[in-house]
Amino acid sequence: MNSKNLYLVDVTLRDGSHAVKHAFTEEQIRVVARSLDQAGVKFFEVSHGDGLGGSSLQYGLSFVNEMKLIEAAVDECRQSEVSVLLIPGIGTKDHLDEAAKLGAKMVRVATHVTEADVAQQHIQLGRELGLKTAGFLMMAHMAPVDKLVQQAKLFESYGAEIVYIVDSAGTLLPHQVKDRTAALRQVLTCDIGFHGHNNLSLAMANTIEAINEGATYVDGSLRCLGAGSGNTQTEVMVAVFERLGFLTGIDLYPIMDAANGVAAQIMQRPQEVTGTSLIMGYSGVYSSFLLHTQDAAKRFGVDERDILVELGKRQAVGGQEDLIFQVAAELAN
Ligand SMILES: CC[C@H](O)CC(=O)C(=O)O
Ligand SMILES: [Mn+2]
Repeated sequence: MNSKNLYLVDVTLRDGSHAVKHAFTEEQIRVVARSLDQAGVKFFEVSHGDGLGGSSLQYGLSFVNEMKLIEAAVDECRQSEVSVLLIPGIGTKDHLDEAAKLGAKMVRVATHVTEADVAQQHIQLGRELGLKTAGFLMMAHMAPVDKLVQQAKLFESYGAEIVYIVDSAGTLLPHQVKDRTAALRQVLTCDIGFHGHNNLSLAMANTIEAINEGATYVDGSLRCLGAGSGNTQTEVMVAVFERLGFLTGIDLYPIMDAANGVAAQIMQRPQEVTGTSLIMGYSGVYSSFLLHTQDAAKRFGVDERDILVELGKRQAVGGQEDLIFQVAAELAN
């Protein structure tokens, strides 16, 4: 068996923010952070679900200011390092500066898959601040492989040390992840990452495809606490990776305890493939639209699935949360 060193970045305290409508408390952040640190997770992410500066009427107001949450998470770390997500236009360079001052050590600068060029100054700032700096290509299914490659090269040219393929809609099939990762591996010298969502129950299979084609950074969340059906399940990844001979430095029983004893307590509902999240994967809709869609369906008395199918047809992208309500209103009429 070939052993391979992998970095598992846990996103429970950032992607999971979508699943709890951005209502994390400081105490919740502290207990989860402590348990991730004790289990040996090298990096975990903390910020509003939509990244730094995401707290707004459009995306959902945070219950507690994310800078306070980042500070609390850093305070709990003995061996782990805190990452933050930054979507240019939602978050600013000032937000990143502040997060770095509070002790964040990694930034993932996220753009729509065709828009890496808006991130140059943010990637450069990440490097200047001495942060581990990554480019995060969201909604990766919406670009053909050659376009994805071109955008990944842009990120690398700006100084990104990792480029992520992000399956925001949980819609990519294993052969598509394989082709995309292999294409990036051929042209990039930096590391490659994969971030999956489980809307079609494929997050684990897709993650393994990505690793087999050369990805070394993979994302997960405890008990799948993330947008839509959630992410690849962190504690399950640790178990599967051990059996595959991939090394993460994370201990199995402590990470299982973090999931079942700690994260499970802060979940508002089970993370499953429901009718709604399945349609997100099927239609290629942003996982973070889940709760907004449920609210819109209730308000306008229409089927959540119809809204999602229509959003998929219109190729809605992150930042277009208002379109969810517009579509629901049109369907109601
Ligand atoms: C809205 C930002 C988004 O949650 C980032 C991410 O994790 C993804 O695109 O999957
Ligand atoms: Mn995500």
